Parts: sequence; C-alpha cells; structure tokens
Amino acid sequence: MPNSERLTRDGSLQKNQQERYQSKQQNKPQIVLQLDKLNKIFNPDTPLENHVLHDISLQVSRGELVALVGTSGSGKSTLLNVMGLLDVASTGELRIQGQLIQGHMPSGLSEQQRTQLRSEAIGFVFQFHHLISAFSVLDNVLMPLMLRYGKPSAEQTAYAEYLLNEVGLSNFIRQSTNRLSGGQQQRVAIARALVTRPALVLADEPTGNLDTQTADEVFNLFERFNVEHECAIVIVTHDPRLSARCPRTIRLSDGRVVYDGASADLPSVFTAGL
Ligand SMILES: Nc1ncnc2c1ncn2[C@@H]1O[C@H](COP(=O)(O)OP(=O)(O)OP(=O)(O)O)[C@@H](O)[C@H]1O
Repeated sequence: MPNSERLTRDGSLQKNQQERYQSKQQNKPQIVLQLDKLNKIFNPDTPLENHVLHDISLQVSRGELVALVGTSGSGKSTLLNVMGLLDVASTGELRIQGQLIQGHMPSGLSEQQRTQLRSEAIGFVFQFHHLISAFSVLDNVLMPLMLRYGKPSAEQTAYAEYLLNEVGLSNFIRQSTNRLSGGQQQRVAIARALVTRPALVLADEPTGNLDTQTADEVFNLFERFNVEHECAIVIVTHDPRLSARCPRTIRLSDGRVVYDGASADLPSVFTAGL
C-alpha cells in the first residue's frame, strides 16, 4: 500500500489529506478512455457482415460516472467490450490513459500486453457475476490479483477485506459465494472489480437481475466508489431511474452516438424505452 494510504483500525482507508488536497487542486480532467472514429464490423466481407458500431468518438475522464443506454441491439455491450479490451474494433483509435491501444502505430500491443493493461487498468462487473462457488468470498475478490501475481500479499488481502467491509460483507468473508443472495453476490463482484484499483470500471447491466431496492443499493456502491476512489465508471443500464443518477448519459441508436451529455438534459424522447 502506498505511504499515502493507511488502513485505519476500523478497516477504512485514509488517504493523506495533503495529497487529497493537491489532487483536488490540480483538478485537471485526466482522460482515462478515448475513442476516435471507432467502428466494429462483425464477420466482415461475408454474407453475415454486421456493421454494429459507427464512428464512435468520445472521452471519459477520471472520476466520471457515465450511463451507456440505448434500445436492445443498439451496440452497448459491443462498445463496452471494445472499451474493456475484451474485443477489438475494426477501425478507429482507442486510448486508455493516453496509451494508444489500437490505431496507427508501428506495432500494435501484443495479446499479452493487452491482457496486462486490461488487468491493471480496468475492472469489470457483469450482470451474471461469474463468481466461483468453490472459492470463498475473499478468494473471489482476490482472484484478479492471484491471476496476476500468484499468492496475494498481506497488504493485498487487507485491501480485499477492506473492500468487502465497504460493501457490507465483512461477515461473509470466509463463506462460499453460493450461500449469498443475488445482491450480495453482485457486491462481491464490485469488490472484485475494484481490488486492482482500476482507473476505469465497466459494468454491463450490473443490476439487471436484481429487484428495485437491491438494484438501488448496488448502484449506491457504484456512486460511492466513484467519488471515493475517483475511478471512471461506465454503466450499461436499461433502468432510466439509474441512468438519471449518472451525471452523464451516452445514448446509442443503431450503433451511433445520438446523445452524449448531462443526463438531466437528455431529451424525453430518448428516455422512453431505454
Ligand atoms: N459476436 C457477434 N457476432 C455477430 N454479431 C454480433 C456479435 N455480438 C453482437 N452482435 C450483434 O451486434 C448488435 C449489437 O449487439 P449488442 O449486444 O452490443 O447490443 P446491446 O445494445 O448490448 O443489446 P442488449 O441491450 O439487448 O444487451 C446486435 O445486432 C447483435 O446481434
């Protein structure tokens, strides 16, 4: 753990006040994600060719909370997968923290470099959380670190426990995940997404199979971590109540960005049938 961050006795994390102040003072929007004229064509040059994303250009800065909305089939998951380096765009440029991942460069990133960058910079939360029921709650959260470094350090374990405490699961740390409710499992998935301290968290319908109250509680966690960890979060959601709680909304229609701005200003014609 860096010197500036200390676990307090109650398990919460304190950042050096001066550093917090300085980072607020600098206050420069730090671009975490940048897409320039990005296109995705599935099965190109075949009878099954499907041009799904069209000239997508956008930026997401540190600390932003963004809803990605649009009707079914508009390309949200495809875009999220490209942003998260789970899929490759057909044309256009993609930068993560200023680093050109895809585009015009002498030699593109190798698969290994992409995997490393993905595990360092990006956390994922999916509707179906893909937890491993044979492992404890704590080991599920530690999984991204174990895959990267092998046996987690005491410091990494303490941070995972801190996150589980923050999502209200400190009493479940040693239990198997299959004894948890859907909402609790999604909380584990959120802690797992944050354990590598990613600059960017991508969530694909993370509340999609939760009841309204549980969805609100899970969304509260995204809001809190967005502020406290200053990570950028992009959430795909069909729930207009939740997208309204994100300061910014990007709306796709047939693979094109048709709105990118303040959620409060989203024309009502777009809020119907999210
Ligand atoms: N691997 C693939 N091969 C071919 N076409 C695909 C593939 N993945 C997605 N598509 C197509 O891309 C389009 C966009 O799909 P995508 O899943 O991104 O939409 P979505 O907005 O996330 O939809 P939903 O809200 O229903 O999840 C759809 O027409 C889909 O059939």
